[in-house]
Amino acid sequence: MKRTAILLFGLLTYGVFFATFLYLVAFTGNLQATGLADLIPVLPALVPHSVDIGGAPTALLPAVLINLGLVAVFGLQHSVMARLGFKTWLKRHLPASAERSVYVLLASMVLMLLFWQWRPLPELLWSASSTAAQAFGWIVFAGGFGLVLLSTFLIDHFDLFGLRQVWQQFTGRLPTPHKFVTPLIYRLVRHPLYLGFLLALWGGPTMSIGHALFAGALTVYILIAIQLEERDLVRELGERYVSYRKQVPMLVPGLARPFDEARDTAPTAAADPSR
Ligand SMILES: C[S@@+](CC[C@H](N)C(=O)[O-])C[C@H]1O[C@@H](n2cnc3c(N)ncnc32)[C@H](O)[C@@H]1O
Repeated sequence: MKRTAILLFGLLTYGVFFATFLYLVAFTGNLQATGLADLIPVLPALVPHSVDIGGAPTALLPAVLINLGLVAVFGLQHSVMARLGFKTWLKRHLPASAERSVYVLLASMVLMLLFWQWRPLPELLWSASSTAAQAFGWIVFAGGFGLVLLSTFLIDHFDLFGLRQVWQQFTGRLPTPHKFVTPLIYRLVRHPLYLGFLLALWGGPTMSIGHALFAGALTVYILIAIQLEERDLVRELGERYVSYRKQVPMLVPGLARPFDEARDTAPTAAADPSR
């Protein structure tokens, strides 16, 4: 009974995450106001609030403070709950197999709060005028979100969103640790998933004051999150991660020779035993 409940919780959480991710795409791109709404007529009803549309009209200063507060809550939830010490503490109070799902559920709820309470500041800072420039903006936006999704599959989509853990407990298998891997784009940059978010946040054909605030605050959060994540990875993987960090750029692919783990590091256990 308990095993089934944990599995159902993990599946439900994954569904909530996926819906929230799709909403984030629509929210960031104001998709309900684009030609996509002709293809999907329910889109405006499904996405009542986006970064520039639908939130409560608010004066500039309170709007900025509320919006920054919402991003700060998101950043705090992500950063505190992702730390090794917090995860270990949580596993003492909850079934260990549900720990990642709890993280994913809370992260989705914090994002929903942001979608709901976001105050649009729709005055435009820039807008692509030519069709080619608009298309370029959309390609960066869509490519960014595509890169986010691809990166989750490259490092282990089902582990990142808790499904692997709840499935293993349901089938009575011993939990296997999350593996550190460096496939494809992880040989060009260390943080392709975050790079994807940056492209999606700053892409698109227009940029309003509110959108720039959203993108700017999340950019700051991502840069902080990278520092915290790398500190944990160095602690967990030691020389293996230090060597990787020396040779692979953080976010901007460089001209350095591609990373070859077999050549560049001594073989070490590739595990995060806490996950
Ligand atoms: C939201 S993901 C972001 C991953 C990476 N920072 C990126 O931008 O592609 C965060 C989780 O991925 C893990 N992680 C980071 N790099 C990894 C890698 N190369 N292989 C496996 N897991 C990784 C971190 O330990 C953390 O639990």
